Amino acid sequence: MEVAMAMAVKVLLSLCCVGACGLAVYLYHILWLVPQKVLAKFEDQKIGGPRPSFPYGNLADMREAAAAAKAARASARRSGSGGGGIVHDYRPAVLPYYEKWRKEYGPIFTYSMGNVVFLHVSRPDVVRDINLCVSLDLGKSSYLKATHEPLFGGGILKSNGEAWLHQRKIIAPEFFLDKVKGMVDLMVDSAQPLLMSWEERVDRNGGITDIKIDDDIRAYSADVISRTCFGSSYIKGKEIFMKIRELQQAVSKPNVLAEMTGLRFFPSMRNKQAWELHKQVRKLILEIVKESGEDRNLLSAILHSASTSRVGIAEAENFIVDNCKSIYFAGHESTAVTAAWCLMLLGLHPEWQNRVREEVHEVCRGQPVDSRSLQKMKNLTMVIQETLRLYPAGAFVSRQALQELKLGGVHIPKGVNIYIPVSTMHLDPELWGPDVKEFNPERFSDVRPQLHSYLPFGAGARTCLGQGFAMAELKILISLIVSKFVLKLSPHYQHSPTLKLIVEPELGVDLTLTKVQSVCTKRGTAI
Ligand code: HEM
Repeated sequence: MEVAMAMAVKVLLSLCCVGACGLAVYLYHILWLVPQKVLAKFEDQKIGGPRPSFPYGNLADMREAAAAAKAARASARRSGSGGGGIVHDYRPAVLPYYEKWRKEYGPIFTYSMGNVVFLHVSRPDVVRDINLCVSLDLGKSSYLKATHEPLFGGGILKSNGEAWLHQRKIIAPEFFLDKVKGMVDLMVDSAQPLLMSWEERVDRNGGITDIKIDDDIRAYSADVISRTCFGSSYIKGKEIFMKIRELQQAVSKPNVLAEMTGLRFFPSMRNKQAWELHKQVRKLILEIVKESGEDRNLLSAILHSASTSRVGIAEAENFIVDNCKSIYFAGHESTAVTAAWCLMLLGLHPEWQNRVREEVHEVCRGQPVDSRSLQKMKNLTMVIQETLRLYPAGAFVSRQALQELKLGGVHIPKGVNIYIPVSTMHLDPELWGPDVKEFNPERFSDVRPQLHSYLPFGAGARTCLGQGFAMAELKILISLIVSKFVLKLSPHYQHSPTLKLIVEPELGVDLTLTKVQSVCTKRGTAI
């Protein structure tokens, strides 16, 4: 009996050993050999990059460079560099490793995070081909998909192939120009609480006040997107917005374990927080769905599509919830952050602020802003375009080769993630001229930038479908603000671009406000 037991234990141990060895070989294969094979294919094409190490690739180098950049920023803040020393190039602060590697390896190089291989591309011919490619074989990058799952699920922002095409066809018409024109009054209404509260603060403080503008601007863009998405249920929509912002914070750091292994259900503190928020947001959205009546809004278009597709209830609910969350995130965050950067730049450049104020005055002549007057605001359009060039909210246009592809003469193996650093294209002196790091909206006055040099709204088939909506929303807010207030950058302002899914001012934007007393136009001075 004892002998049999001992034999059984031996067999079991041997099986465990074989299993453990098999697992080790398998892990070594997927974590090291597979990415090495992909990197070798690029090396054959003379495309190199920093040497990865096992098992995290170049992650350690990236963390080290990011920590050094953070320390340098903190020390600059302690020495009080303030508003005067602003350099309009967020790359050294936000993406220091890419800058280092670009200098070493040129405009196209490889690197890896864990077993995920990336191709970093700022070579114009390759970027142009990515822009022109409409094939479903070029999809959205799946890197961070596991980390961001609670925020985006299978919604339009992250999906690929036929599923993405279906969603794009449903959502895109809701943002066509005629629809956007019909939303102008709604956007003007949404700006009123901000304008009234700022006026009240200026009056209360004897005609001049300092304001950290970020929360008020976020509230404006949340109000706009809530009304657009949810019509009369927009108050509940705002509650969703608060939770989505919390969710964004909860998933803003990559979950490396989940990305490398697919183990996204590990109950870590952060995961548990994200799941709980996801559950709450889902409940709120489905409550609105139940309450929604005859309203015509984005939600009703999504609902209609879900109810006419031949899918089960759970799948239809996921479709609704994931797309509401995606539009909510896409629609309010980048617009609010762009408005904050734009007002910072106008505070820094009083000559452009005056030009915009005069233009608004001339175009509107005391009448409320409408879609026709918005179209006539050329200086304001140029200022926003220049803001988006210097401070593009999306740091990358990210893609993945879902099949082997050839772009700009480069063979890209299946599975490789392609990242285009947007600000590197926007700050290329060869494409934009020697004053590339200066705020000069005039550069947009006559020439249209080339396809590959200007990417604030992304590229090609996946380009932002809310860009007309965003431009209208930005123009309305900024024209209303500058027509009422004179803005100056506050002495408290600290330049602090940081990457939290999008590039935002970490310490906010502080402005000093006074009321506009008079406006000098070509026709004379007016109040
Ligand atoms: C200044 C404001 C905005 C900026 C800078 C911006 C930027 C972007 C960028 C960079 C992308 C990715 C494009 C790509 O991968 O090629 C994107 C996608 C998207 N944006 Fe925007 N966006 C803004 C406002 C909005 C608004 C207001 C909405 C809707 C209300 C919106 C809806 C979307 C959607 C649905 C997508 C996904 C498109 C797809 O994958 O098919 N965006 N946006």
